Amino acid sequence: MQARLLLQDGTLFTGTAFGAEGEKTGEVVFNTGITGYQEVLSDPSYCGQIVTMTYPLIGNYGITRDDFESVRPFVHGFVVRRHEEVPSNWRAEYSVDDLLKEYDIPGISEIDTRMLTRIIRHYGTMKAILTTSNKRVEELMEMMGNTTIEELRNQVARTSTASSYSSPGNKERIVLVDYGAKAGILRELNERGCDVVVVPHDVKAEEVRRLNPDGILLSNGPGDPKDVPHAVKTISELLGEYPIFGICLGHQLFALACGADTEKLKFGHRGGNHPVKELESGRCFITSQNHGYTVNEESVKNTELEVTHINNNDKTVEGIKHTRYPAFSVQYHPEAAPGPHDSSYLFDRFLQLIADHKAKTPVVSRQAQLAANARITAPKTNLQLEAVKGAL
Ligand SMILES: NC(=O)CC[C@H](N)C(=O)O
Repeated sequence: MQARLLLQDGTLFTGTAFGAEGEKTGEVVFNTGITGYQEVLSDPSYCGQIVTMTYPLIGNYGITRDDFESVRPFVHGFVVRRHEEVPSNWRAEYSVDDLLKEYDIPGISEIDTRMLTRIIRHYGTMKAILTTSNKRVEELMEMMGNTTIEELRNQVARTSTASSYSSPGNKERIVLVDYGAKAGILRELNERGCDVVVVPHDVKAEEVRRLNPDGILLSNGPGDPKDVPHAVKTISELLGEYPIFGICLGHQLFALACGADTEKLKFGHRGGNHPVKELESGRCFITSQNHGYTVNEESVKNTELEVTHINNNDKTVEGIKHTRYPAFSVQYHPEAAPGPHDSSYLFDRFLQLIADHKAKTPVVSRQAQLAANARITAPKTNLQLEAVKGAL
Protein backbone atom coordinates (compact mmCIF):
# COMPACT_ATOMS: atom_id res chain seq x y z
CA MET A 1 0.00 0.00 0.00
CA GLN A 2 1.14 3.54 -0.71
CA ALA A 3 1.77 6.10 2.02
CA ARG A 4 2.56 9.79 1.73
CA LEU A 5 4.33 12.26 3.97
CA LEU A 6 3.42 15.87 3.30
CA LEU A 7 5.46 18.58 4.96
CA GLN A 8 4.11 21.96 5.98
CA ASP A 9 6.29 23.60 3.29
CA GLY A 10 4.54 21.55 0.60
CA THR A 11 7.26 18.90 0.05
CA LEU A 12 5.63 15.54 -0.66
CA PHE A 13 7.27 12.16 -0.16
CA THR A 14 5.60 9.06 -1.58
CA GLY A 15 6.59 5.69 -0.20
CA THR A 16 5.33 2.34 1.07
CA ALA A 17 2.94 2.08 4.01
CA PHE A 18 3.58 -0.05 7.07
CA GLY A 19 1.98 0.00 10.49
CA ALA A 20 -1.56 1.36 10.81
CA GLU A 21 -3.71 2.79 8.05
CA GLY A 22 -4.97 6.35 8.45
CA GLU A 23 -3.67 9.82 9.01
CA LYS A 24 -1.67 11.54 11.71
CA THR A 25 -0.31 15.05 12.00
CA GLY A 26 2.79 15.78 14.05
CA GLU A 27 6.01 17.70 14.24
CA VAL A 28 8.55 15.91 12.04
CA VAL A 29 11.93 15.33 13.72
CA PHE A 30 14.96 13.13 13.03
CA ASN A 31 16.93 10.79 15.26
CA THR A 32 20.51 9.83 14.37
CA GLY A 33 20.77 6.62 16.42
CA ILE A 34 21.96 3.55 14.52
CA THR A 35 20.17 1.25 16.93
CA GLY A 36 17.62 1.96 19.67
CA TYR A 37 14.45 2.36 17.61
CA GLN A 38 12.39 0.51 20.27
CA GLU A 39 13.46 2.95 22.97
CA VAL A 40 12.78 5.86 20.60
CA LEU A 41 9.30 4.56 19.75
CA SER A 42 8.42 4.09 23.43
CA ASP A 43 10.01 7.31 24.75
CA PRO A 44 7.06 9.50 25.88
CA SER A 45 9.05 12.63 25.00
CA TYR A 46 8.25 11.93 21.32
CA CYS A 47 4.51 12.29 21.94
CA GLY A 48 3.08 14.45 19.14
CA GLN A 49 6.03 13.91 16.82
CA ILE A 50 6.57 12.03 13.57
CA VAL A 51 10.03 10.52 13.94
CA THR A 52 12.36 9.71 11.09
CA MET A 53 15.45 7.58 11.67
CA THR A 54 18.51 8.68 9.70
CA TYR A 55 19.96 5.16 9.87
CA PRO A 56 18.53 3.39 6.80
CA LEU A 57 17.77 -0.14 8.07
CA ILE A 58 15.13 -0.29 10.79
CA GLY A 59 13.34 -3.27 12.30
CA ASN A 60 16.00 -5.94 11.82
CA TYR A 61 16.06 -6.96 15.50
CA GLY A 62 12.28 -6.64 15.92
CA ILE A 63 10.38 -5.58 19.01
CA THR A 64 10.96 -6.89 22.55
CA ARG A 65 8.66 -5.31 25.10
CA ASP A 66 11.31 -5.63 27.82
CA ASP A 67 13.27 -2.94 25.98
CA PHE A 68 10.48 -0.36 26.13
CA GLU A 69 10.95 2.94 27.91
CA SER A 70 7.25 3.19 28.75
CA VAL A 71 4.18 0.98 28.43
CA ARG A 72 3.37 2.02 24.88
CA PRO A 73 4.67 4.06 21.94
CA PHE A 74 3.61 7.71 21.83
CA VAL A 75 4.99 8.79 18.43
CA HIS A 76 2.44 10.06 15.91
CA GLY A 77 4.21 8.47 12.95
CA PHE A 78 7.37 6.59 11.98
CA VAL A 79 9.46 7.26 8.86
CA VAL A 80 12.26 4.97 7.68
CA ARG A 81 14.30 4.33 4.56
CA ARG A 82 13.83 0.59 4.76
CA HIS A 83 11.61 -1.34 7.11
CA GLU A 84 12.65 -4.95 7.80
CA GLU A 85 9.51 -7.08 7.98
CA VAL A 86 11.18 -10.25 9.24
CA PRO A 87 13.19 -9.61 12.40
CA SER A 88 16.27 -11.71 12.98
CA ASN A 89 16.72 -11.91 16.73
CA TRP A 90 15.79 -14.62 19.26
CA ARG A 91 14.43 -11.98 21.64
CA ALA A 92 12.05 -10.48 19.07
CA GLU A 93 8.37 -10.89 19.97
CA TYR A 94 7.05 -9.27 16.81
CA SER A 95 7.91 -6.69 14.17
CA VAL A 96 7.80 -2.89 14.12
CA ASP A 97 4.90 -3.21 11.66
CA ASP A 98 2.88 -5.25 14.23
CA LEU A 99 3.64 -2.74 16.97
CA LEU A 100 2.54 0.27 14.92
CA LYS A 101 -0.64 -1.53 13.87
CA GLU A 102 -1.45 -2.38 17.48
CA TYR A 103 -1.22 1.27 18.56
CA ASP A 104 -2.76 2.83 15.45
CA ILE A 105 0.41 4.59 14.33
CA PRO A 106 1.06 4.98 10.59
CA GLY A 107 4.53 4.34 9.15
CA ILE A 108 6.16 5.07 5.80
CA SER A 109 9.23 3.40 4.26
CA GLU A 110 11.11 3.58 0.96
CA ILE A 111 11.48 7.34 1.04
CA ASP A 112 14.70 9.36 0.89
CA THR A 113 15.17 9.98 4.63
CA ARG A 114 18.47 11.73 3.93
CA MET A 115 16.66 14.35 1.87
CA LEU A 116 13.97 14.70 4.55
CA THR A 117 16.63 15.19 7.23
CA ARG A 118 18.44 17.80 5.15
CA ILE A 119 15.19 19.71 4.69
CA ILE A 120 14.58 19.71 8.46
CA ARG A 121 18.18 20.76 9.13
CA HIS A 122 17.97 23.57 6.58
CA TYR A 123 14.50 24.95 7.23
CA GLY A 124 13.96 23.75 10.81
CA THR A 125 11.45 21.42 12.45
CA MET A 126 7.99 21.69 10.89
CA LYS A 127 4.56 20.11 10.94
CA ALA A 128 3.80 17.18 8.64
CA ILE A 129 0.97 14.80 7.89
CA LEU A 130 1.50 11.09 7.30
CA THR A 131 -1.31 9.37 5.43
CA THR A 132 -2.24 6.13 3.72
CA SER A 133 -5.37 7.71 2.17
CA ASN A 134 -5.87 8.99 -1.38
CA LYS A 135 -6.87 12.48 -0.25
CA ARG A 136 -5.75 15.38 -2.41
CA VAL A 137 -2.73 17.40 -1.32
CA GLU A 138 -4.86 20.54 -0.85
CA GLU A 139 -7.16 18.64 1.47
CA LEU A 140 -4.22 17.25 3.47
CA MET A 141 -2.71 20.72 3.73
CA GLU A 142 -5.98 21.99 5.13
CA MET A 143 -6.19 19.11 7.61
CA MET A 144 -2.65 19.84 8.77
CA GLY A 145 -3.50 23.52 9.18
CA ASN A 146 -6.62 22.64 11.12
CA THR A 147 -4.79 20.45 13.60
CA THR A 148 -5.46 22.29 16.78
CA ILE A 149 -2.64 23.51 18.89
CA GLU A 150 -4.12 21.41 21.69
CA GLU A 151 -3.48 18.21 19.74
CA LEU A 152 0.19 19.01 19.35
CA ARG A 153 0.66 20.63 22.74
CA ASN A 154 -0.08 19.77 26.36
CA GLN A 155 1.38 16.33 25.80
CA VAL A 156 2.60 16.06 29.39
CA ALA A 157 -0.88 15.32 30.75
CA ARG A 158 -1.24 12.52 28.18
CA THR A 159 2.01 10.79 29.07
CA SER A 160 2.27 11.33 32.85
CA THR A 161 0.93 8.79 35.34
CA ALA A 162 -2.64 9.54 36.47
CA SER A 163 -1.95 8.68 40.10
CA SER A 164 1.02 8.10 42.36
CA TYR A 165 2.66 4.71 42.81
CA SER A 166 5.74 3.50 44.62
CA SER A 167 8.74 1.44 43.68
CA PRO A 168 10.12 0.54 47.10
CA GLY A 169 13.73 0.41 48.17
CA ASN A 170 15.53 0.72 51.49
CA LYS A 171 17.67 3.77 50.84
CA GLU A 172 16.91 7.41 49.95
CA ARG A 173 13.26 8.35 49.45
CA ILE A 174 13.03 10.01 46.02
CA VAL A 175 9.91 11.67 44.65
CA LEU A 176 10.06 11.22 40.89
CA VAL A 177 7.79 13.75 39.18
CA ASP A 178 6.55 12.06 36.04
CA TYR A 179 6.14 14.50 33.14
CA GLY A 180 6.29 11.52 30.74
CA ALA A 181 9.20 9.72 32.39
CA LYS A 182 11.34 7.12 30.68
CA ALA A 183 11.56 3.81 32.53
CA GLY A 184 15.35 4.14 32.56
CA ILE A 185 15.20 6.87 35.22
CA LEU A 186 13.29 4.64 37.64
CA ARG A 187 15.62 1.76 36.77
CA GLU A 188 18.72 3.82 37.66
CA LEU A 189 17.19 4.91 40.98
CA ASN A 190 16.05 1.38 41.86
CA GLU A 191 19.48 -0.03 41.04
CA ARG A 192 20.88 2.31 43.68
CA GLY A 193 18.35 1.06 46.27
CA CYS A 194 16.22 4.23 46.28
CA ASP A 195 12.72 4.17 47.68
CA VAL A 196 10.91 5.87 44.80
CA VAL A 197 7.45 7.40 44.79
CA VAL A 198 6.36 8.35 41.27
CA VAL A 199 3.90 11.25 41.27
CA PRO A 200 1.82 12.88 38.49
CA HIS A 201 2.91 16.06 36.68
CA ASP A 202 0.37 18.21 38.51
CA VAL A 203 1.40 17.18 42.01
CA LYS A 204 1.15 20.03 44.51
CA ALA A 205 4.14 21.10 46.60
CA GLU A 206 2.16 20.21 49.71
CA GLU A 207 1.67 16.62 48.52
CA VAL A 208 5.40 16.28 47.83
CA ARG A 209 6.19 17.53 51.35
CA ARG A 210 3.82 14.97 52.81
CA LEU A 211 5.85 12.22 51.17
CA ASN A 212 8.84 13.44 53.14
CA PRO A 213 11.41 12.90 50.36
CA ASP A 214 15.19 13.01 50.63
CA GLY A 215 15.33 14.37 47.10
CA ILE A 216 13.19 15.20 44.08
CA LEU A 217 13.83 14.06 40.52
CA LEU A 218 12.14 15.99 37.71
CA SER A 219 11.73 13.70 34.72
CA ASN A 220 11.95 14.13 30.96
CA GLY A 221 8.75 14.71 29.02
CA PRO A 222 7.24 15.87 25.73
CA GLY A 223 6.50 19.31 24.32
CA ASP A 224 7.26 22.89 25.23
CA PRO A 225 8.21 23.46 28.90
CA LYS A 226 6.12 26.65 28.82
CA ASP A 227 3.03 24.49 28.34
CA VAL A 228 3.41 23.22 31.91
CA PRO A 229 3.26 26.38 34.08
CA HIS A 230 1.80 24.49 37.06
CA ALA A 231 4.99 22.39 37.22
CA VAL A 232 7.16 25.51 37.19
CA LYS A 233 5.16 26.91 40.11
CA THR A 234 5.47 23.70 42.14
CA ILE A 235 9.22 23.46 41.52
CA SER A 236 9.75 27.08 42.59
CA GLU A 237 7.83 26.35 45.81
CA LEU A 238 10.00 23.33 46.61
CA LEU A 239 13.30 24.91 45.59
CA GLY A 240 15.72 25.04 48.52
CA GLU A 241 13.68 22.65 50.65
CA TYR A 242 14.94 19.43 49.03
CA PRO A 243 17.82 18.45 46.72
CA ILE A 244 16.56 18.53 43.13
CA PHE A 245 17.83 16.82 39.97
CA GLY A 246 16.19 17.67 36.63
CA ILE A 247 16.49 15.69 33.41
CA CYS A 248 15.61 17.12 29.98
CA LEU A 249 12.09 18.59 30.33
CA GLY A 250 12.74 18.51 34.10
CA HIS A 251 15.89 20.57 33.44
CA GLN A 252 13.96 23.12 31.38
CA LEU A 253 11.21 23.39 34.03
CA PHE A 254 13.83 23.80 36.76
CA ALA A 255 15.46 26.62 34.73
CA LEU A 256 12.09 28.37 34.29
CA ALA A 257 11.37 27.98 38.01
CA CYS A 258 14.66 29.75 38.76
CA GLY A 259 13.84 32.68 36.48
CA ALA A 260 15.78 31.64 33.34
CA ASP A 261 14.14 31.30 29.93
CA THR A 262 13.81 28.54 27.32
CA GLU A 263 13.61 28.74 23.53
CA LYS A 264 13.05 26.40 20.62
CA LEU A 265 16.03 24.99 18.73
CA LYS A 266 15.97 25.04 14.93
CA PHE A 267 15.91 21.25 14.57
CA GLY A 268 16.77 19.86 18.01
CA HIS A 269 19.19 17.18 19.20
CA ARG A 270 18.08 13.56 18.93
CA GLY A 271 20.50 10.65 18.95
CA GLY A 272 23.18 8.90 20.92
CA ASN A 273 26.35 10.74 19.89
CA HIS A 274 26.08 14.30 21.22
CA PRO A 275 29.31 15.61 22.76
CA VAL A 276 28.81 17.55 25.99
CA LYS A 277 31.55 19.39 27.83
CA GLU A 278 31.55 19.51 31.63
CA LEU A 279 32.96 23.00 32.24
CA GLU A 280 34.41 22.26 35.70
CA SER A 281 36.59 19.34 34.59
CA GLY A 282 36.93 20.15 30.89
CA ARG A 283 35.89 16.55 30.18
CA CYS A 284 33.77 15.64 27.21
CA PHE A 285 30.98 13.09 27.54
CA ILE A 286 29.16 11.45 24.66
CA THR A 287 25.50 11.69 25.55
CA SER A 288 22.07 10.46 24.58
CA GLN A 289 19.76 13.33 23.66
CA ASN A 290 16.20 14.02 22.64
CA HIS A 291 15.10 17.62 22.87
CA GLY A 292 13.75 20.42 20.72
CA TYR A 293 13.95 23.20 23.30
CA THR A 294 16.89 24.58 25.23
CA VAL A 295 17.67 26.91 28.11
CA ASN A 296 18.69 30.33 26.81
CA GLU A 297 22.24 31.03 27.98
CA GLU A 298 21.81 34.81 28.25
CA SER A 299 18.79 34.38 30.51
CA VAL A 300 20.82 32.31 33.01
CA LYS A 301 22.99 35.36 33.73
CA ASN A 302 20.20 37.17 35.59
CA THR A 303 19.51 34.24 37.91
CA GLU A 304 21.15 32.34 40.74
CA LEU A 305 21.96 29.57 38.26
CA GLU A 306 25.32 28.70 36.75
CA VAL A 307 25.95 26.89 33.45
CA THR A 308 27.83 23.63 34.15
CA HIS A 309 27.70 21.85 30.76
CA ILE A 310 27.61 22.96 27.13
CA ASN A 311 27.05 21.13 23.86
CA ASN A 312 30.30 20.88 21.94
CA ASN A 313 28.51 21.04 18.56
CA ASP A 314 26.36 24.15 18.86
CA LYS A 315 27.49 25.44 22.28
CA THR A 316 23.96 25.44 23.71
CA VAL A 317 23.36 24.97 27.46
CA GLU A 318 23.40 21.30 28.50
CA GLY A 319 23.58 21.56 32.29
CA ILE A 320 22.99 24.06 35.10
CA LYS A 321 23.21 24.20 38.87
CA HIS A 322 21.84 26.47 41.56
CA THR A 323 24.52 28.50 43.29
CA ARG A 324 22.70 28.62 46.66
CA TYR A 325 20.54 25.51 46.82
CA PRO A 326 21.34 21.80 46.30
CA ALA A 327 19.81 21.58 42.84
CA PHE A 328 21.15 20.82 39.36
CA SER A 329 19.91 19.56 36.02
CA VAL A 330 21.01 18.34 32.60
CA GLN A 331 19.44 18.64 29.18
CA TYR A 332 20.57 15.17 28.08
CA HIS A 333 19.75 11.65 29.28
CA PRO A 334 22.02 10.15 31.97
CA GLU A 335 19.74 7.09 32.04
CA ALA A 336 20.64 6.63 28.33
CA ALA A 337 18.38 3.90 26.81
CA PRO A 338 19.26 4.10 24.04
CA GLY A 339 22.68 5.60 24.18
CA PRO A 340 26.05 5.66 25.87
CA HIS A 341 26.14 5.25 29.64
CA ASP A 342 28.90 7.84 30.19
CA SER A 343 26.64 10.06 32.26
CA SER A 344 25.08 7.58 34.71
CA TYR A 345 27.47 9.02 37.33
CA LEU A 346 25.02 11.92 37.59
CA PHE A 347 22.62 9.72 39.56
CA ASP A 348 25.45 9.04 42.04
CA ARG A 349 26.13 12.77 42.16
CA PHE A 350 22.47 13.37 43.03
CA LEU A 351 22.65 10.85 45.88
CA GLN A 352 25.86 12.47 47.10
CA LEU A 353 24.14 15.86 47.04
CA ILE A 354 21.36 14.36 49.17
CA ALA A 355 23.91 12.94 51.64
CA ASP A 356 25.72 16.30 51.88
CA HIS A 357 22.41 18.12 52.35
CA LYS A 358 21.38 15.69 55.11
CA ALA A 359 24.70 16.14 56.89
CA LYS A 360 24.12 19.91 56.95
CA THR A 361 20.45 19.78 57.95
CA PRO A 362 19.53 19.31 61.62
CA VAL A 363 17.86 15.97 62.30
CA VAL A 364 14.13 16.45 62.71
CA SER A 365 12.34 13.78 64.66
CA ARG A 366 9.61 11.79 62.97
CA GLN A 367 7.19 13.23 65.54
CA ALA A 368 8.13 16.80 64.67
CA GLN A 369 7.80 16.00 60.96
CA LEU A 370 4.34 14.61 61.51
CA ALA A 371 3.35 17.70 63.42
CA ALA A 372 4.81 19.99 60.74
CA ASN A 373 3.11 18.13 57.94
CA ALA A 374 -0.18 18.14 59.79
CA ARG A 375 0.17 21.92 60.15
CA ILE A 376 0.93 22.37 56.45
CA THR A 377 -2.20 20.55 55.40
CA ALA A 378 -4.24 21.94 58.33
CA PRO A 379 -6.67 19.02 58.35
CA LYS A 380 -10.02 19.97 59.72
CA THR A 381 -11.62 16.59 60.26
CA ASN A 382 -10.41 13.30 61.68
CA LEU A 383 -10.82 11.77 58.25
CA GLN A 384 -8.43 14.32 56.74
CA LEU A 385 -5.97 13.73 59.57
CA GLU A 386 -6.03 9.99 58.85
CA ALA A 387 -5.42 10.71 55.16
CA VAL A 388 -2.38 12.83 56.00
CA LYS A 389 -0.95 10.11 58.23
CA GLY A 390 -1.69 7.53 55.57
CA ALA A 391 0.26 9.51 53.03
CA LEU A 392 3.30 9.63 55.31
N1 LIG B 1 13.30 14.42 26.35
C1 LIG B 1 12.76 15.50 26.87
O1 LIG B 1 12.46 15.59 28.05
C2 LIG B 1 12.42 16.59 25.89
C3 LIG B 1 12.13 17.91 26.53
C4 LIG B 1 11.31 18.81 25.63
N2 LIG B 1 10.08 18.20 25.30
C5 LIG B 1 12.09 19.19 24.39
O2 LIG B 1 11.79 18.72 23.31
O3 LIG B 1 13.01 19.95 24.47
